[in-house]
Amino acid sequence: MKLLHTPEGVRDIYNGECEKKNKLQENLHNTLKKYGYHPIQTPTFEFFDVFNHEVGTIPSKDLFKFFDREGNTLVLRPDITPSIARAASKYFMDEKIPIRLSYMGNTFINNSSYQGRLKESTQLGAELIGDSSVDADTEIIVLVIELLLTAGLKDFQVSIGQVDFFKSLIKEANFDEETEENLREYITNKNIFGVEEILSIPEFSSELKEIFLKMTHLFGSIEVVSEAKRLTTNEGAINALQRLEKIYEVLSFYGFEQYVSFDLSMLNSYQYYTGVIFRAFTFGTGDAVVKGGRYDQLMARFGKNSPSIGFAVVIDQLMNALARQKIDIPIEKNTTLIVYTENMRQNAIHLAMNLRKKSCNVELILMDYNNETDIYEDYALKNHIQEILIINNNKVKKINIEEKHIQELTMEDLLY
Ligand SMILES: N[C@@H](Cc1c[nH]c[nH+]1)C(=O)O
Repeated sequence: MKLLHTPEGVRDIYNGECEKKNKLQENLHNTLKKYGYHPIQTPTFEFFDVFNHEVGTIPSKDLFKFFDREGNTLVLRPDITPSIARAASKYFMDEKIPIRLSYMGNTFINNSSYQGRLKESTQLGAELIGDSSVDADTEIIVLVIELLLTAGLKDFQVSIGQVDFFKSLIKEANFDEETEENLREYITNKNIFGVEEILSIPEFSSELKEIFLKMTHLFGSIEVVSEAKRLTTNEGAINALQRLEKIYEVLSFYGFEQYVSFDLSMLNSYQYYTGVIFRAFTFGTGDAVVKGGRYDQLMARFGKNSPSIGFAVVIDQLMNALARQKIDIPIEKNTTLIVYTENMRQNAIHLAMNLRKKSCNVELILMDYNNETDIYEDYALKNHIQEILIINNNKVKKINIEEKHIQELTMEDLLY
């Protein structure tokens, strides 16, 4: 019995769901192509160092680790961005023009099973490497919106935060690492009492106190960015906020500003982020369907000093959301199922090859006399097959599945 089961956190995807997933990925990939992103594939596993603590992706205990024959520690990638950073540093070291890369692949995180989370998930993403401009930030956010629209979503929000805003304030406050971590956690959980407790030191400036306390409320329209600007004189924080205003302005040139909101309390993400970060949310799934941000120092770890930004669409979350919102992923139904008797083999093969040449998909099955026609019809319905041709002694029965229409033909009608 165990033979049929998969381990906790991984699953089989088959039939219509698999066809839809493939189709969705193809559609999204085509949208990335429209923006000039070039595909890249990196290996599913890498040396441990690509994902070590300094890189700032997930903690080491959540990695799937194993050894090669030489005793090196290898890791199933939990995140594709560090792999792209490694590959881009290796292959595009002297490139002067920004590099646009797109990818699709599975990531593996050994999270605790009780959360019911998947340990293997599919991501489709893009990285814009070697461009520190507002234009790059905006293009990446625009791409996220384009992809969600391509998927068929109508109700979604891209929530934008700014790592530099919090970091600049923390620097001014001069907290030790532990206090910073606690404050980060309290703000993320909107635990105002925790924040108050940390700020209860008398020598703390009232301006800093006020902004940290208000941070849990600083999310919503572009107004929250102006509000935050009024609350601080910290130069780094103001620069970070001005960057968000600029992005908002450029977004309006695309006509996409209605899809975004701002969240200055968005703090719990990968450590490699340095500037704007974002997540996209929609109904039907609690987790983000897209995550991403700017990482200006990550590439330097691999030897290429290139400010960069990117995102990943979590395909499985997006599929969940689409299913819950009853948004279909249309798949082409141009497959014909040919069921033939043994004495009609040559004709059936001939017909199948002719149809395939004309770009039809043909599934060829030798008839089993134990099966009634409706067994083939049920199978066709389940597998998005458009029509069945039952070839029996020169007589052909053509069944259109959707219209439930039956036509009697001869072999000559079909072959010539
Ligand atoms: N790799 C990040 C998303 C991302 C891509 N580029 C930048 N960030 C993640 O898995 O969350």
